[in-house]
Amino acid sequence: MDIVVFGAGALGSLVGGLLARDHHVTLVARDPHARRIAGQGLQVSGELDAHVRPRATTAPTPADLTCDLALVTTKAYDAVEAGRALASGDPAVVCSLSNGLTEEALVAELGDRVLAGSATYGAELVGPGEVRCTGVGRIHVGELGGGDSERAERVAAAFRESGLDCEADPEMPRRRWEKLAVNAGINAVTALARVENGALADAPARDVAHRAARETARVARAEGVDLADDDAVAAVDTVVAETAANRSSMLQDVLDGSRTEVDAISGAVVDRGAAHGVATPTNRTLAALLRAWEADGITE
Ligand SMILES: NC(=O)C1=CN([C@@H]2O[C@H](COP(=O)(O)OP(=O)(O)OC[C@H]3O[C@@H](n4cnc5c(N)ncnc54)[C@H](O)[C@@H]3O)[C@@H](O)[C@H]2O)C=CC1
Ligand SMILES: CC(C)(CO)C(=O)C(=O)O
Repeated sequence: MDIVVFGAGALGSLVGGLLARDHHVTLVARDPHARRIAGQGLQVSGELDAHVRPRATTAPTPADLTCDLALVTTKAYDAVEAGRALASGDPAVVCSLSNGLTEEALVAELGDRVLAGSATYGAELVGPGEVRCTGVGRIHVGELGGGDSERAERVAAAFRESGLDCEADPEMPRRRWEKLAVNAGINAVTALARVENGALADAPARDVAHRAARETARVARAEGVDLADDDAVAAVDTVVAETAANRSSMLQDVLDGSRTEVDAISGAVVDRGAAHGVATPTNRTLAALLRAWEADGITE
């Protein structure tokens, strides 16, 4: 497959690097990462090991963005820009692996070419040209509105060909909300407490994460998605166990002094809850604390 990874930071470099073993991959990244990959290739280290030579560019042309599959792996707040850039080319299928409910921003630019996706792999950029896999998770792809999908099956098969754990999921609406519950619990709490995901196996941090996940499930049900409180809590516990040594992407942001995805995660639960009259006090508190940190914690 001809695959573009738009926004190759930690997750995009890991997934794109692994796909580059079997597919023709172009990473759209920023310098100095892109320059190093173009010159010396990309090293995947940690739980997985590979040295690959995908194409890397900071300024893709429309021809570069004309491909069988475009994966969006930017931060949620860059999804609109990613959608606009991709629409200047002609990707046959576009799939977001970003956290938060980012697909809507892509649909505005790319219409029904957009598939929903979610990833629980853990990834950290070590430095230019090197990404560390900190947790082997799973990727799901599927239609935004749910249902069986030949194109999602094709994408999943291409991922599996490169050794990635990936399945097409006919129940993507539920999975997207389950992932939002996982992120509302794990990302916000680990970022504020400055702990690895595994620390949420114990009370009291675990209880805060569970409350945030339960609230997310309530909002999901108000949106017509069948996600039980217990399933959202179980999903948090499973990801905590599977990615115990991982520093969540939001914790990495806070440690780097970078903007977080608070608006797309805890903030999105609060906003959608408010629209349906569902109370979300835990997510509201987590969002307020994250925004308080952002007000003077962002240094880059
Ligand atoms: N890192 C992880 O372990 C996981 C991350 N995620 C989610 O995946 C998404 C990406 O996360 P990370 O990879 O950690 O973030 P990251 O910040 O390392 O990567 C995003 C990259 O996109 C690049 N980018 C944005 N706009 C661009 C543009 N116009 N041109 C070129 N490059 C552009 C940025 O420079 C950055 O390097 C987030 O939504 C995150 O929540 C999901 C699962 C695990
Ligand atoms: C799955 C999890 C929680 C892995 O850390 C993640 O999505 C993230 O860090 O953003």
